[in-house]
Order: sequence, then C-alpha cells, then structure tokens
Amino acid sequence: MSPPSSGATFVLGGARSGKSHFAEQLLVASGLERHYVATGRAWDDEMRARIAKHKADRADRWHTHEEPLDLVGCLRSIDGVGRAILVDCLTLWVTNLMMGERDMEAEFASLAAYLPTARASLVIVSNEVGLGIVPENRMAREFRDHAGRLHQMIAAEAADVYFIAAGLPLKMKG
Ligand SMILES: Nc1nc2c(ncn2[C@@H]2O[C@H](COP(=O)(O)OP(=O)(O)OP(=O)(O)O)[C@@H](O)[C@H]2O)c(=O)[nH]1
Repeated sequence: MSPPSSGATFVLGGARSGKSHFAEQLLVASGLERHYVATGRAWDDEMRARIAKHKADRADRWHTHEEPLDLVGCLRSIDGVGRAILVDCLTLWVTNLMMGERDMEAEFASLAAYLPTARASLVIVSNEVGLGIVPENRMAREFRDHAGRLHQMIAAEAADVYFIAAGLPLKMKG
C-alpha cells in the first residue's frame, strides 16, 4: 500500500468509514515529509473536541494547515518534491464554498487543473454523500450535486482512486 509515484490519490468513503485513517497510512508508508490540510471548521464543541483529538493523534509528525476556502492556494504554497500532502476533506470544502457564495465551478476547475501539476505526493479524502435518498431540502440537494460533480472531476484527474467501506479499501482506479 503506497501512494503512486506520480499523480494524486483520491480516497472516497462514508462517514466513519475509516477513509482518513487509510489515507494517513498511505502517506506514512511514503516516508516523505507530511503535511495535513484541514478544510474543516470548529463550528461547535463536538467538532472542537474532534479536531483537538485529531491534532493530538498526529502530534508533531505532521505539519498542519487549516484552510477552509483557498484550498488550491494553500496546496500551491506547500507543494514540493519530497513532500506528502493529505487533504481532509473535499465535502467540508464544498460546504465552506457554498456558505461563502463562491463560484463553485471555477473553484472545482482550479483544483482539477492543479492536480496533474502537483510535485508532492497528494492524497485527497472526501465523503461519498450521494448514496442515500434524495434530501428533502434544496440546499442539501445542491450540496449533494456539487459534491458528486467535484468527485467525478477529481477521480478523472487522480492516478489512483479508492472507495472505503467498513474500514476496507476497494481500489477503483490505478
Ligand atoms: N480545522 C481542523 N480540522 C481538522 C483537523 N484535523 C482534522 N480536522 C477535520 O476533521 C475531519 C474529520 O472528522 P471526523 O468526523 O473525525 O472523521 P470522518 O471523516 O467522519 O471519519 P473517517 O471516515 O473515519 O475519516 C476532517 O475532514 C478535517 O477537516 C485540524 O487540525 N484542524
């Protein structure tokens, strides 16, 4: 189990599927200098506690970058040969872009265009949110549709794609 020598790896899965742990292990195995890019925001005490636990678990073995909106700018600023970058996760980025009323298509296109140019080993994590029933509220439907479109764009650019369920990886590409 190792990240590809060139091209990004995309890791998709449901909530608490073990996708973040799988993605971390990919990069730990790489032996490269590790960078963790968190798109999540601490919006309540539960999330604050979760983030604190993630930070404690990573300890000083990772450089942490918190970037809710300018994901591509953040990636460019830390990109480099000999580095490993984990992005966790795209669905939180989509949420933040929607809240910030950003141009979703332009942001997605910019991330998709960046992937083949990355010099670091890049692993991108996201939540598969499209498998349930059609959400009743309009914003949730829009969110699901944005996430589905973005996932297709990222999967098309990635060298490897995994789907994680119950902690088990299913390799879908690469
Ligand atoms: N702001 C910030 N967010 C973080 C940090 N570490 C982790 N997170 C966020 O916490 C999220 C993971 O939350 P969890 O609910 O524990 O995991 P999950 O993605 O549902 O579960 P798995 O499928 O097991 O990965 C990530 O998407 C990150 O954005 C950090 O240092 N700072």
